Amino acid sequence: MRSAAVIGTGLIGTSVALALTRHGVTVHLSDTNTASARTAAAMGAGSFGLPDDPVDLAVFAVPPTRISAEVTRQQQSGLARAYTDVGSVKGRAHEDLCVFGGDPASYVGGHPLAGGERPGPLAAAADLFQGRYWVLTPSRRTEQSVFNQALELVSLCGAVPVVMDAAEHDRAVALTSHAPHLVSALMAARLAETDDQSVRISGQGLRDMTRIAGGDPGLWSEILDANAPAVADVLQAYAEDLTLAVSALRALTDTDEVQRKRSRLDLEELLRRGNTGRNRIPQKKGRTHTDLAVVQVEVSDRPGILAQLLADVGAAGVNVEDVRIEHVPDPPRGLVELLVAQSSAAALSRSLRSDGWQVQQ
Ligand SMILES: NC(=O)c1ccc[n+]([C@@H]2O[C@H](COP(=O)([O-])OP(=O)(O)OC[C@H]3O[C@@H](n4cnc5c(N)ncnc54)[C@H](O)[C@@H]3O)[C@@H](O)[C@H]2O)c1
Ligand SMILES: O=C(O)C(=O)C[C@]1(C(=O)O)C=C[C@@H](O)C=C1
Repeated sequence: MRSAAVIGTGLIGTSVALALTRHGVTVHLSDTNTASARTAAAMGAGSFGLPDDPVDLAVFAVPPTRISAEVTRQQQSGLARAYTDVGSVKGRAHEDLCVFGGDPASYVGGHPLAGGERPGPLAAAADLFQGRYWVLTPSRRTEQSVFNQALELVSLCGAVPVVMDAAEHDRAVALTSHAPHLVSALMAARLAETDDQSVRISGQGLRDMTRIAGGDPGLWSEILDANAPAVADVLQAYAEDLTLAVSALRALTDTDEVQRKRSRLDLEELLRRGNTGRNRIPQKKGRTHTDLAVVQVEVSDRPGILAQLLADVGAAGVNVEDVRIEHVPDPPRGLVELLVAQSSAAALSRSLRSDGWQVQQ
């Protein structure tokens, strides 16, 4: 791929553009909000404005309900030889393209499974998609050369391509992304009117559960709108489990010992199913939790301490899959959780201890 156009230079569009320019692709940037496209250009993501001659690939990173109309409009003006998008819902984009009179042969749907809760170009990063899955949803009418361009885009962004049917994709993300987002928002919404004292003592668990609730309500209401039936099905299933949990909790105060025991077992069973589901979530490139172990290190609250710790981990020859940091206020210190392969956890603990680190069991 030599040239590309990115339409919509927010978080995702600018991240795509940055990744492409790093690989020497000439990128042209466009956004209805010209300040956004100019910011992306200033960040080194490409040049401001659309080109006169057709580019190899046009990538649409606009809100889901605008994708088909924009693709159709640019297909009609001959912007590119191939067209793709990054929208979070795929069925609607395919259907609407036909309704708007677009060309399905030069279009293939796409969805990178990476992002963040902060919108706009300033939150973008060239490595946002590194090692992440990127779903492509070619239709029967998508031309092979168009599909190949999209595959090259995924590869230049360092992502891992997964080919899926659009409807199958939408059902999957309803379960793994859209319904969880809504539930995270519901949980956070409970805090809106709670007294300050209660909210102040929130722990890391609540922060983990509600990070995505910070997402843009405008974008997320569009995503939910575009995938409403599939998301409603998942919420219905949650509702059944919630009903069970509520009645089990109420019955725990029952005077009947047998009833109380049964409720405890019901709750335990729900929590166990949670463990099982959680263990199925791949951590990185298909790895599951059970392949990884956590090495917990207590660090003091002083500048440069993390860099020092990671340098010692590197010197021990261990690859860190993920890092989580929990701040403990009194006395101020941090608990750093290093996620590493099961097979290297014991050796890493030994090595860090001998370097003088406080490694917890
Ligand atoms: N945020 C995420 O985590 C995430 C992850 C994967 C995919 N996506 C998808 O990526 C797309 C973009 O999301 P984002 O997070 O980058 O949002 P964003 O708000 O950061 O950026 C969207 C940009 O599109 C521009 N825009 C809106 N309508 C336009 C139009 N008609 N023509 C040109 N530009 C237009 C806006 O001005 C904005 O700059 C969405 O379809 C979203 O579903 C988002
Ligand atoms: O990490 C986040 O903040 C995200 O919400 C990213 C996330 C997701 O649910 O995984 C959100 C929506 C996108 O369509 C793809 C990725």
